[in-house]
Amino acid sequence: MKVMTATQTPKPVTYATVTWDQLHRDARTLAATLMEKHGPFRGIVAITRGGLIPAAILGREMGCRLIESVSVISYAGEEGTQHEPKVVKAPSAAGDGEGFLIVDDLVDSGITAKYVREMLPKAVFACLYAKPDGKPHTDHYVTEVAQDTWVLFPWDTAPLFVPPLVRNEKE
Ligand SMILES: O=P(O)(O)OC[C@H]1O[C@H](OP(=O)(O)OP(=O)(O)O)[C@H](O)[C@@H]1O
Ligand SMILES: Nc1nc2[nH]cnc2c(=O)[nH]1
Ligand SMILES: [Mg+2]
Repeated sequence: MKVMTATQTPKPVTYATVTWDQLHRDARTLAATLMEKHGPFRGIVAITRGGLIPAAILGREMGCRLIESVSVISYAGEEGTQHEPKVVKAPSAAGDGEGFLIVDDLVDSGITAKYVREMLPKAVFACLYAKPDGKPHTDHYVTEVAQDTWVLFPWDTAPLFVPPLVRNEKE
């Protein structure tokens, strides 16, 4: 018999599309807040893969060139199907997190953030978007998103041809 180990979380009912421009603006806003509140960081730990591009933008804005990564797999297959997190690459260069900033694109349930924070207890955690369940697990975020909304990042989408309204009316 096949055993289901995944936790079925309720499927999001709406989508929020984030463009490259918006993501870049939000990352710069986050960088300004982090510079004001924390001063320089020794390094950044990007949670792959979603945290990689935000980490690159933050590193550029904050003049930080030491970028470490941690790879945690907690979602698989369909949207909303979550498994026990599995570390496939540890953030060895970051020690206990002292002087480091952990960066992700978003916190949803907060499971990934909680897991990584336990690995790097002295680090500051920041992300661009936060859903209510994930908010307690991040020190900083830019925009709150409803729990039932699925965020579509620029790397999740592509521009498509949309037929003009008049063509639909004729049919
Ligand atoms: O708060 P949580 O419920 O744990 O969800 C948030 C995590 O989920 C997404 O990553 P995902 O595991 O889909 O992998 P990816 O970054 O490689 O796309 C996102 O980039 C966060 O890392
Ligand atoms: N792209 C994307 N990945 C996620 N992982 C957990 N929540 C989300 C979300 O809203 N959007
Ligand atoms: Mg991720």
